[in-house]
Amino acid sequence: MAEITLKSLAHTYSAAPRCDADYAIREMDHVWHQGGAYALLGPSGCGKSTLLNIISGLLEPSSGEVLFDGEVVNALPPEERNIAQVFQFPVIYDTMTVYDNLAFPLRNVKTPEARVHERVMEVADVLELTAQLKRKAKNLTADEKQKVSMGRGLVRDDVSAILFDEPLTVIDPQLKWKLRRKLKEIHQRFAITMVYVTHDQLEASTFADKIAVMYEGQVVQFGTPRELFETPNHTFVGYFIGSPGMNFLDVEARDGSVWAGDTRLEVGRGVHATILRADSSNVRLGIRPDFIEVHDEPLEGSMEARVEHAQDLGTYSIVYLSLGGVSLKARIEEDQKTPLETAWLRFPDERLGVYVDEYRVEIDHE
Ligand SMILES: Nc1ncnc2c1ncn2[C@@H]1O[C@H](COP(=O)(O)OP(=O)(O)OP(=O)(O)O)[C@@H](O)[C@H]1O
Repeated sequence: MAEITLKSLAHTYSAAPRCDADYAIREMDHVWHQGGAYALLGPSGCGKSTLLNIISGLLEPSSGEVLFDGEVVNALPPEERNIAQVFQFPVIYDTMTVYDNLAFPLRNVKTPEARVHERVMEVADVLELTAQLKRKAKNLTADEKQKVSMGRGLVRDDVSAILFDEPLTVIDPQLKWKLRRKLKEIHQRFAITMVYVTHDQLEASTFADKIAVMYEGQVVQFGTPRELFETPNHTFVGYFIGSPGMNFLDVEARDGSVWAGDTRLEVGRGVHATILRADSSNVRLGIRPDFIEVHDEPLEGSMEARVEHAQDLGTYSIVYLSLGGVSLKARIEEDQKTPLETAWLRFPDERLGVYVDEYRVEIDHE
């Protein structure tokens, strides 16, 4: 078991890096605490696999340190790090039985056979592989093979951490959900640090207590699924989490008001003051579609918008709006009336975020 600390870590695949964009991992610090269930979430190419491979020792970082329980492990090869890694595609021995595949990591470290049996049976039970134990791995379905691969990661109880690199990619969608629940159950039962890489927000939030969102080689936010949803620290987190993502409006403060282009916005004094003091031309106002108030009549502090169209998604609708030419999306629950042509919008102050150079800033509450 271990706490994994990444200190001033950076990695580039380029022999002569010239700028930030040449780094797969831009300099970062991060701590994965012992026993946590974490997800590493981000789009393709943001550096997730690179980071996992650095932790497991498959890749040596260009600079910085990896520490397990405070000890620098940069020089330790993967086999001495006690890390189990489960990859996107199953890594199993086709000619061996399922039992021998699961037993392999234990026999490799000379575990007594009675203990091997105990652990194999326990892991097979959790993964519902007991009926397949005597079968040769090559005769299994893709799903079953990946379950064996996961079982090989879980079977040792002395590992510092288990790293999952998009382990459910090859799994049938119906089974995916079930396996994610299983992993969660396993995490609770064995209390091992788990880092689960995915580009799917649903997968991340059903598995993890805390999610690290990666973007362009950096962890831009590390928080609970709720924190990422309610207070995204970075515009990318706003876009990436939630469906649809957060609305962002380019804004400026002039003539005593806040404007998005030529549209005057109704916002509170704190938001206005925050935008006024922002020392940048890149200032955005963020609000989730879920938090925009949509009314079918004018109310105090509301802004008139045109309804472009609405998408009925069963229990709710997404309404596409134009607020003086600025496009917005709002979510309307099924028990609420969807305005047909004109809507009056309100942005509740406590739901607004001000983003300067893509990062959220504190709102001045005078
Ligand atoms: N062996 C390599 N040599 C050169 N560049 C690489 C290598 N592996 C990854 N990269 C580059 O490093 C960046 C990060 O890649 P990485 O595979 O870590 O991202 P990822 O988030 O895991 O993506 P995916 O979800 O597609 O696996 C990308 O720009 C990728 O092209």
